[in-house]
Amino acid sequence: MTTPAPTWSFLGPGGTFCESALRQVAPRDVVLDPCQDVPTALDHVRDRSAVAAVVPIENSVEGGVNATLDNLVAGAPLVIAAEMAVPITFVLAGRRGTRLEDVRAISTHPHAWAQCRGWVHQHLPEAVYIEGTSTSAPARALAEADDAADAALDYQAVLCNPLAAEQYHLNIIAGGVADNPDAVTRFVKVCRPGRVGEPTGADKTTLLVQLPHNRAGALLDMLEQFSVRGVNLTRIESRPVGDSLGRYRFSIDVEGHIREERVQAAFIGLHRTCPFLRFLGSYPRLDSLPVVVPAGTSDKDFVVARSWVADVLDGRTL
Ligand SMILES: O=C(O)C(=O)Cc1ccccc1
Repeated sequence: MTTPAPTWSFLGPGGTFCESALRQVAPRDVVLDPCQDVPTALDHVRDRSAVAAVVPIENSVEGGVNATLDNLVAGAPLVIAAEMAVPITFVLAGRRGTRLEDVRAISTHPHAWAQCRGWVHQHLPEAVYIEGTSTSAPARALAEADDAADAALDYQAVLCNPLAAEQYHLNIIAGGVADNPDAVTRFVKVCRPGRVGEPTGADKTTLLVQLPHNRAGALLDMLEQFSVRGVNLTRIESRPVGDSLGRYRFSIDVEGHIREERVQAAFIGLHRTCPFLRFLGSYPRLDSLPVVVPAGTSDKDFVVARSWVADVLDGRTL
């Protein structure tokens, strides 16, 4: 009996940067499940119609992707199983015959707009922005608009992945569009939680934590849970809890794996002292750089220290 090909959801339609990220890690026979937004892609993993979702989480220009960070707090827990980086450059594309000077409005994903604003300001200072659900959704709509419907579309060009322009047979009006040519977006593969795998020595762990309300030093106390155990943070972002002003959760990436003692000790400390804690996965970091473990915080140091305590308890040590 052959096992059915796995279904992976992602921010669609075809031709998004999300799809480029998915292609880096998905099996060749993957069944694609393009979704209209990030919450839907994640819900398809929760309701088991997909085994994994690939969604953007962090952008080198715009920072965290709120649609992803906020969804991972709500609903049934999911965990990150892998991270991928996609270098992002855009093309300005339109229907055949559209020239730069014809463009009065441009549609794309808000993160794409944020990365091209400067270019548009310089080359099309009068052009207005129409928000799109992804970079390829407006590209597909533009391609599908027939001449009669064309008038109904309120934009003449899109900023999209060169792959989307090709897929939807759009003409490239300008290539290599980006305010920062080195911009990179980090995408993650998200799955339902299962038994946590083994560390590779070059891992990252993502978590969400909420601080005790209205307590002086609460942020410092939370950060100390990491610093005293030699756990390095690579990202920390605050997101409003939503129920009242002034309440925040922190979305954090740290170096290391939850199977490592010093990371576990930090989690135990957070669990003891914070009202909300969610583990969002330990996974190999994309640069494969081995984590530097400060002296006194290796697994061996913890084991030796624990056996010393056991000796004390048994009366073997003075
Ligand atoms: O819309 C896309 O193509 C996405 O994958 C989301 C996105 C948009 C802009 C920059 C990076 C990712």
